Formats: sequence, structure tokens, C-alpha cells
Amino acid sequence: MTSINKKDFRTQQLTNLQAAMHTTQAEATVLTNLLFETDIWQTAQTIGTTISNPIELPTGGIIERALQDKKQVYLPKTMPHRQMAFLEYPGHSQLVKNSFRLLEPAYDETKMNQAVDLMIVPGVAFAQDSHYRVGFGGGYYDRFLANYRGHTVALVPQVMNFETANWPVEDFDIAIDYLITASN
Ligand SMILES: Nc1nc2c(c(=O)[nH]1)N(C=O)[C@@H](CNc1ccc(C(=O)N[C@@H](CCC(=O)O)C(=O)O)cc1)CN2
Ligand SMILES: Nc1ncnc2c1ncn2[C@@H]1O[C@H](COP(=O)(O)OP(=O)(O)OP(=O)(O)O)[C@@H](O)[C@H]1O
Repeated sequence: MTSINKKDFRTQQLTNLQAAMHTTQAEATVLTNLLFETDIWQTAQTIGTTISNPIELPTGGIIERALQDKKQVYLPKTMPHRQMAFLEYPGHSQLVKNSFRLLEPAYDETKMNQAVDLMIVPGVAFAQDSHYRVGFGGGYYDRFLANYRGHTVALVPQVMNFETANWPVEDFDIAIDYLITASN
């Protein structure tokens, strides 16, 4: 039984994420190193991730390591109708701030890849049993993942980690393949 709607749950989680910001930053190194040990990371040639904002799990170390390992990194640009285009990372100085104040690459059709080997999915809450997630609420990843056939992974700090989805799971929600937590 769920006692809270998704919107209220998300609002509550945003407050929790803010409060746990420093702990999350500290956990990032551990979680990121666990990611680097996985087969799906090691075999992936192309990686999709985001430029994190301060309350999210930091992605800087992931981008840095991917480039070192000669993997190609793709970042989302938000598009009309809540679609995302994944564009090759052009270097930090080339990123531009969108209307949501998120940094993203400029649109260039020749730099687009919607079928990366490994997609690192952001969120505000993840359920250990079902692998369902709650994101920032645009439905961007739910829409994108509906047509995506590669591997999905999420790095889950304690503040985002829930035993079960104590929020309503909807028909369009898509479960993540692998959740990385400090305890597994
Ligand atoms: N770092 C990072 N980049 C990311 C995501 C993410 O979660 N993290 N996204 C993950 O999806 C996409 C952008 N997600 C967004 C999710 C919601 C809204 C949005 O609609 N914001 C409204 C408030 C909600 C509403 O009105 O429905 C707003 O700011 O006015 C914008 C972008 C792509 N880039
Ligand atoms: N595959 C889809 N096709 C059309 N609309 C969708 C699809 N997936 C989600 N939506 C719509 O997107 C809206 C936001 O969904 P939800 O609240 O689950 O976002 P979220 O998963 O938290 O955010 P995000 O995926 O951007 O991180 C919902 O109103 C839903 O109707």
C-alpha cells in the first residue's frame, strides 16, 4: 500500500537530498569505484551519463574515467516533447546551460547516439526489490528507456536507497537493470 503521491514523495526527497548533500559527495567515490569493477562498465565502449547538479550523485569522476579508458561519453540535451538527445561530450567549456539550468552539449545531429552500451540513470529514489526509480519528474528517462535496449545502471547513495517503492509505481515506469549501493 502506498500512502503518498509521487509528486509529494519527490518534493520530500528533494529536501532529503539537499540535507544529505555532503554525505552523498563522500559516498560517490566508493560507488563510482564499484561501477568501474563491473563487467558492463569494462565492456562498454559508449556511456550515457549527465552533468550532475549539487544534490545529485556526482558524475565528474565517471566522465573522467570513461575518457581515460577511451570510452565515448554522451550527455542528454532536453528536446521538445520531453525527449532527450544524447550528444557526445564536447569538453566542459563547450557545454551550455539550458532553461532548467542544467549544463548540456549543443545540438549536433552528427554527434548523437541514442543507443549507448551503458546508460547511467539519475534519480532521487530507487527501490532495492523492484529496481523502480523516481526522477526529477519530467518523465524524460521513462520515455527514453521505453525505446532503449542497452544496459541501465544507477549509483544509489543511502539517501536515495529504499527497500521497496513506497511511492506509487505507474505503468510507464521502467526498472533499472543494476543498482549500485555501498552494501553490495
Ligand atoms: N543532471 C541531470 N541532468 C538531466 C536530468 C537529471 O535528472 N539530472 N534529467 C532527468 O530527467 C533530464 C532533465 N530533467 C528534467 C526534469 C524535469 C524538468 C522540469 O520539468 N522541471 C520543471 C518542474 C516540473 C514540472 O513543471 O513538471 C521546472 O523546472 O520548471 C526539467 C528537466 C536530462 N538532464
Ligand atoms: N513512455 C512515456 N510516454 C509518454 N509519457 C510518459 C512516458 N513515461 C512517462 N511519461 C509521463 O511523464 C510524466 C512524468 O513521469 P514521472 O513522474 O515518472 O517522472 P520521473 O521518472 O520522476 O522523471 P525523469 O524520468 O525525467 O527522471 C508523467 O506524467 C507521465 O505521464
